[in-house]
Amino acid sequence: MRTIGLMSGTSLDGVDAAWVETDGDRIGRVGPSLTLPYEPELRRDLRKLLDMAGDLPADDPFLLDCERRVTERHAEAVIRLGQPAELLGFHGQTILHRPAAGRPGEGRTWQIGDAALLARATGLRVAHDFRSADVAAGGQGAPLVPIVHAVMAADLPKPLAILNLGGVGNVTWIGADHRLVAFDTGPANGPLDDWARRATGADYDKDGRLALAGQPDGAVLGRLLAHPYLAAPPPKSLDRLDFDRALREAGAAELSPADGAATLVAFCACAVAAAGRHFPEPPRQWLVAGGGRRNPALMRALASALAEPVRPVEVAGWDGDALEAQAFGVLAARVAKGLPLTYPGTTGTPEPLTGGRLTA
Ligand SMILES: Nc1ncnc2c1ncn2[C@@H]1O[C@H](COP(=O)(O)OP(=O)(O)OP(=O)(O)O)[C@@H](O)[C@H]1O
Ligand SMILES: CC(=O)N[C@H]1[C@@H]2OC[C@@H](O2)[C@@H](O)[C@@H]1O[C@H](C)C(=O)O
Repeated sequence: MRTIGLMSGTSLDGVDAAWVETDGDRIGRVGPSLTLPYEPELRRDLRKLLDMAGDLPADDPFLLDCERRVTERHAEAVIRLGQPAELLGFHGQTILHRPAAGRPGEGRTWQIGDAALLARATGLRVAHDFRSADVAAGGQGAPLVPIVHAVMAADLPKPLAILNLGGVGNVTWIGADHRLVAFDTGPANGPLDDWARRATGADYDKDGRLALAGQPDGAVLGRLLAHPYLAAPPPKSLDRLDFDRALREAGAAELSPADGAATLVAFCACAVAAAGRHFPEPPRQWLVAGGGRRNPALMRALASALAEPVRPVEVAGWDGDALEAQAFGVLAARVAKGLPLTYPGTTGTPEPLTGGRLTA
């Protein structure tokens, strides 16, 4: 199946689109990919929406307007990519994520995006709504990419850890017997981007310059590292804003711009190290995907926090910017074929679980 995967992550930077040929179990060819940045107004409105989402009715006009604009950007990304395909994998923009572990029917996860509109605008069938069946069954609803990591890493030496540093961090550990253990590690670029925006007005701390000019504050870092999320065993997943209160209470706001950025970088790296303590065995190496691998301050902090080698996924021949979008192409094929998306080791569902929906 020729698919185009579409991912707009928690950092709200835009839409990644990637072409993949796949049967859902294997990847044939990977093709071109692109990132279409959200325009600053949409990014601002989505950031506002994250703060409002908990109290918003589904027919709120501001919400619907954001949803339409998000969908239009996705259609534009598909059209710009200009590759022949049969199926789109449309993740949508997460605005709220509150799973209720082990309590079927109680959790909530919300990705905005109008699949029918995207199907009309592109003339293609769309797989969408990847997370709700898992949350409805009492799973975490995230992360979903681990099964695709496993497909991609079939020939790599194990145990292996694949770390994605987006707005939130998530990791997939793959054992020698192909066992999967996957979960969200903690905040990654999300709080760093918010910090950089307040301190410098920029969308993010480009090349980690601000963080590299500062020193982590031991007291603030110590308070953050005491957060119960880090010690809690997997399965577990996060909302983009889950640590905002902890960051305020830890006194991060009182730090200088550079020390604050350095402290957030150190926290992200130490949260990854804490994640490693939940693995059944240490990995032989960590392969890093997502925008965070472009931040030298973060990569340096990871190298000092982790005992094993840390390398960008490019060493395995993968594209760390396109990986998540490619994964949603593969997941779309899995939806179309009725293959499971989530597993006991990834989202904590009791059984491997299918999910997602298809437009007509
Ligand atoms: N050169 C760079 N220097 C520092 N940080 C960078 C650089 N390039 C990208 N980033 C960071 O990467 C982020 C984008 O990462 P990515 O696209 O992986 O996130 P996402 O897909 O939105 O998130 P998620 O994986 O949580 O869904 C930016 O917001 C920024 O913080
Ligand atoms: C609810 C939600 O959108 N979660 C995202 C987010 O961004 C990173 C991390 O938190 C991960 O759990 C997930 O995304 C990836 C694509 C996943 O599901 O594998």
